[in-house]
Amino acid sequence: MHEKTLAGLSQALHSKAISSVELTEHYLKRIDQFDGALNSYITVTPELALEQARAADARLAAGNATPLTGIPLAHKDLFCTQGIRTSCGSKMLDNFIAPYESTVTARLLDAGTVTLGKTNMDEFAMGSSNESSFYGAVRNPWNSDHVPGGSSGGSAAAVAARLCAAATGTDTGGSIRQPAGYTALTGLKPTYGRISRWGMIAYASSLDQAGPMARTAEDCALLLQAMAGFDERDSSSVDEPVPDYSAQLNQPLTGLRIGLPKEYFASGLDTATADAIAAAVKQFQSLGAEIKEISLPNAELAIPAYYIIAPAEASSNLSRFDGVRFGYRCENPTDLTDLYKRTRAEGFGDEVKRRIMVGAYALSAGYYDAYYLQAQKVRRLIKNDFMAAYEQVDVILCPTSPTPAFRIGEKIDDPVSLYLTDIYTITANLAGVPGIALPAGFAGDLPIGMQLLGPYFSEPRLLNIAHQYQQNTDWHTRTPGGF
Ligand SMILES: NC(=O)C[C@H](N)C(=O)O
Repeated sequence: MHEKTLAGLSQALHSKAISSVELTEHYLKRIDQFDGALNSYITVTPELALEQARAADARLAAGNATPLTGIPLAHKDLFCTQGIRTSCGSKMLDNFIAPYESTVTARLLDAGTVTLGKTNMDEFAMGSSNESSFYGAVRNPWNSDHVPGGSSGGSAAAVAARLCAAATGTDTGGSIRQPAGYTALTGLKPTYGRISRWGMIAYASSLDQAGPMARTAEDCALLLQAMAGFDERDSSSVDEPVPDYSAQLNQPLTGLRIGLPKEYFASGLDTATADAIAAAVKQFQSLGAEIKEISLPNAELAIPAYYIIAPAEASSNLSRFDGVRFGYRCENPTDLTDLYKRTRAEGFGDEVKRRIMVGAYALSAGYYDAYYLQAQKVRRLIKNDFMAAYEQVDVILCPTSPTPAFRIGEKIDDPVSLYLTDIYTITANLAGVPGIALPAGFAGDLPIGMQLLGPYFSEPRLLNIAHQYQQNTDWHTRTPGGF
C-alpha cells in the first residue's frame, strides 16, 4: 500500500479497494518496524489515528469525502495539535499539550485526514540537519550515516521511508525545500501569507510559512488545496482567492521562460549537483521551455541578512518561554529572576541560545541601525532582484542546496558552515516568493534536489512545471533501499 503516492491512495480509498483503517494500521506497523532506527517521529498517536480512520471510512461510505479523506499524515511538531504534545523539538515544550488546533492541522482534519503523529525537527526550527532536536538526530533513509536536512527533517525522513503518505513542514529559510532535496521528495514553500500561521509556534514571523512535503507535485497540489486560504486569526494571512491547484497540472510547458541565476552556479556548487541541474535544464528544453541566464545580484547578502532578521524575530518570539505560563519550569526557583534565568538556561539548547543572543544583540540600542536596519534594507534589495528577474522570465531554476546531504556530526561544531547549506533557499523567504523543491537525480545513493521559484501566488504554475517534469522523469518514483 505504501508504494502508492497520496493521489494513488486517494483513488484506492474512493474505489473501496482499501479502507482508511487498513491503511492506517499498515503505516502504524511500519512506524513500529522502522522508526526505531530513523527517529523521525517524536510522538505517535495510534488510538487517535484509528478513531479518525474509522470516521473517514464512514465518510467515504456516505459519499461526502474529499480527495484527502482517510489519508494518514504526519505533522511537524511545531503545529499545535489539540490534546497532543507539541514540543517544537525542545525540552522547553516537552510537557506541553496544545490546548488548541492550528489552522493548518484543523483544515486537514476537516478534509478527513488521519493524524499518525508528530515529527521530529530542529529545536524551534533552528537548524538545517535536524541535529539540534532535544529528541536526537534523525537519520536519512537513503543513507543512515547522513542527515535528512532540517528543520523539517522528521517529516522528510518519515515520508521518504514511507512511514506516512505525506507530511506538513514549515520553511523559514529553507526548512521544507532543503530536507525535501536531501530525501528525494517534493516540498512546497508557498507565498508568504498563503497559508495561515495561526497555531504554528513562531520562530521568525515575517519569514515562517507552512507547506506540504510529499512524493510528487500532484500530491502537493492536493495538500495545498486544503491548507491554503485566508484566516482572520493571522494578520499576515492574505485574502486572495484559492485557485484549483490540480486543474493546471497538465498544461504544456511550451514557451515557458526559465531563468538560471548565475550567482547560484558559482563556486561552492558540487559537481554532481551541477550536472543534475544541467540535465534537468535539457529536460525542460525538450518540453518546450526557453532558458535564459539571469542575475540576482544581491543573493550573496542573503545569509548575513537572514542571520540578523531571523534571530532578531526569534529573540522576541521566544521571550514567552519563561517558565510561568506553560512549558518547562526549573526546580525550586529562589525568586522570579532565578526562575526566568534557570528555566531558559535549562530549557533551551545551544543553537536556540546562540540565536537569542545574536538577535537580542542586533536589536539592542546602538546596534539596531548598524545591523537590523541594514539587514532590512538588504532584504528589500533581494526582493527587488526577484521582481526584476520576473520581468524577464516566468520562473527561476536552481539547486536546493550546494551539496547532497552531509554526514551526521560533520558540521555540528561549525554553525556558519551549516548556515551556508541554505544559501539557495533563504532568498525566497526574504522576498516572500514561493518555491518548490523536487528530486533531480542522485549522487551515489544520495538524492539531489532542484528548486523552482516563481512570482507571488504562482503556486499553480510551479506545481504544473514540477508535475510535467515528473511525468517525464522517474527520480521521484525511487524508494530508499530497505523501506
Ligand atoms: N527554519 C528554517 O527554515 C531553517 C533555517 N536553516 C534556520 O535555521 O533558520
